[in-house]
Amino acid sequence: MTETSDTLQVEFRNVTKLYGAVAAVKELSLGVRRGEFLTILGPSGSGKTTALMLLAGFVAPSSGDIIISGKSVASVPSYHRDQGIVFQNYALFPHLSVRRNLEFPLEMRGMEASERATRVARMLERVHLKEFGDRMPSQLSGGQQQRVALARALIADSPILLLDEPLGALDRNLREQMQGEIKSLHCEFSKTTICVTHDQEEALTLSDRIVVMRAGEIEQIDTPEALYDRPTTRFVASFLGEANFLTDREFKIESDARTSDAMPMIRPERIRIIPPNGRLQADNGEHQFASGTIASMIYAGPLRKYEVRVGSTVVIIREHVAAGQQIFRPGDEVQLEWLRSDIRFVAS
Ligand SMILES: Nc1ncnc2c1ncn2[C@@H]1O[C@H](COP(=O)(O)OP(=O)(O)OP(=O)(O)O)[C@@H](O)[C@H]1O
Repeated sequence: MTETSDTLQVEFRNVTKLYGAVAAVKELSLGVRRGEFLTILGPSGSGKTTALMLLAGFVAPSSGDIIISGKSVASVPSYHRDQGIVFQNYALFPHLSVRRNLEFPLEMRGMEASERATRVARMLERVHLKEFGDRMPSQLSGGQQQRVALARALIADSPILLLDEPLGALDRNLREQMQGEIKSLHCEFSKTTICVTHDQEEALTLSDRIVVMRAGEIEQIDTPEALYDRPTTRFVASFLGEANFLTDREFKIESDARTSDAMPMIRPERIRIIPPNGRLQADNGEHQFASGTIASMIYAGPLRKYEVRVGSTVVIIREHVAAGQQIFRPGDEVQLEWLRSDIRFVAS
């Protein structure tokens, strides 16, 4: 699809935000498609929050422009940008009941009481909080508060939803459950959603596309599958999932696809461990091999993680636990085998 102002709901055009000498965001150019779920992912200090705050209108760009629905919003204050916002710490009004929290944005728009009541009742039902309308936020669990925050952002029916670490305050199980909930709300309401997180699993699960940021700039932007399978830089390969970099000292990986500064990389689940007397695939050029010694084995429910020493390199391997599978112990001599086509070359 070609990107035009018709298909793009949000555009950053060469946006820079300086704090003194620090460029929190540098020459950022990015288009977000209508209805898309786009996640900005990156380590602490990479400029994710600044990008979202620029979009929300809470901070102003030092240079460049931000276009929403085809119009520059440079001079539009945050309260006039038609966006629903959900923060990590929920930001519910503590002195208002759940029902009043949801009514608030509708009241601001001048909607009359009976229509407000109908919409709030419908939304409470949708987020499974029908019985909680009269409770105060402090009487709800973290997950319930976050559902109210999502409901409040959705009820105003703004075309754009901004999520700032929306699940950061929740424990692991609840986070997974809420990821499902956000996904289904996104399918149902089709809001253009821009989400900031440093949680790679959340980004992979929720997003149509992910922007990986590094030091205020975009390192790579792509679908979750493409980013994981074809990272273009060492930074992206190690930030999103685990990566083995195969140094020339221990591994001779040649390929036509290799440029001078490229580093061969393989994901841990693409390597197979074979006992010394086990059968390797015939060497028809499709497979590559290395000999090593098991350094450690960690059992983690459905997966087993091995560290295998090959010369001075430690190779990480993840195997799905299966019935009848051979288990290797530290000190075991093993062979490693992988498909040549599973090697990726990334810029170092
Ligand atoms: N108000 C501010 N004043 C000065 N420097 C700031 C301000 N806000 C952000 N910065 C700096 O800008 C850079 C980017 O910060 P930002 O908060 O956008 O990063 P982030 O990727 O969201 O990090 P985190 O995951 O820790 O929230 C950092 O170096 C930060 O110290």
